[in-house]
Amino acid sequence: MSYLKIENMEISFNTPKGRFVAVKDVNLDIAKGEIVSIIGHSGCGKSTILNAISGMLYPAKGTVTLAGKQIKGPGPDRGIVFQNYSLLPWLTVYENIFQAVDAALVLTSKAEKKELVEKYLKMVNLWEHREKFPKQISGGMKQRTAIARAFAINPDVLLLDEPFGALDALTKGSLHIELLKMWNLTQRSKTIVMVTHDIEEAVFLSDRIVVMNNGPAATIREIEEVNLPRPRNKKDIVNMEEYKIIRERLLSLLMDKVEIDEKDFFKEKAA
Ligand SMILES: Nc1ncnc2c1ncn2[C@@H]1O[C@H](COP(=O)(O)OP(=O)(O)OP(=O)(O)O)[C@@H](O)[C@H]1O
Repeated sequence: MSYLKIENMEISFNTPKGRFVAVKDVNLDIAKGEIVSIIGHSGCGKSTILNAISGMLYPAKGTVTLAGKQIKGPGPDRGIVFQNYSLLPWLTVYENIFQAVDAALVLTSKAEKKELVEKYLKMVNLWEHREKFPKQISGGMKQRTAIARAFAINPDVLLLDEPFGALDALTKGSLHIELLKMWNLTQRSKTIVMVTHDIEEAVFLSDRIVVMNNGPAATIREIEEVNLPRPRNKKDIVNMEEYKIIRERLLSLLMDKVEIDEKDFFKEKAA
């Protein structure tokens, strides 16, 4: 354990109404090579935690350390993939990946960089589409490009902020498989932290799932271990008892809020 460690972290923002504490008392210990999802209601601070790991946000209290070193800003040891693809529109699919590899891997030769780009483009089935610009490809293909780019620069930690959120279920399913394939090819050495709203996605991909409670001053409510065997096959795992138990548990943790809203609704109606 203790590869990526968040200790007593608090993050707050200055707002016109004063200081707003988004997350508080966050403690999380992630092992190297682990896949951890963060799940919770909208606005509970999932992206805030991810941004603190990426180094784009700095905690007001507490620390985030990676391999024993405190994170003080962004670095090439951490790659991030957002929901909105973040591809450069004036570059082709190939160039989007090459440019990132070129900037990140300064000591690698040009021929090796080209090899890397080719390898990852083929892995996500985009080699045939390498000359296209982002506006000429589908959402799923854009996200494939973004994920291939993140892996190609070979970061130790991959941060995924709702990477599949905008995709249809079938495209999402194939991207899950591609993500796990790339993770397997690195001998499962890459640590992946993913923010998602999708319970099934979290269970299928993760070793552990961090459930947040609601903000302000949100914190970790519970951490679920996912003891499903790998490699995972969606068709098989949905029938496993362990899968059903975790899914039910997550549903009940996340649906509390809806039940309270319902009670309020009936109370208001009766009054
Ligand atoms: N720069 C900022 N200034 C002020 N408040 C912020 C800022 N960034 C985030 N917040 C607030 O912090 C809280 C947590 O935001 P965050 O984006 O981390 O939530 P989230 O769980 O990722 O939400 P979602 O699931 O909707 O993407 C929210 O109440 C949000 O409004």
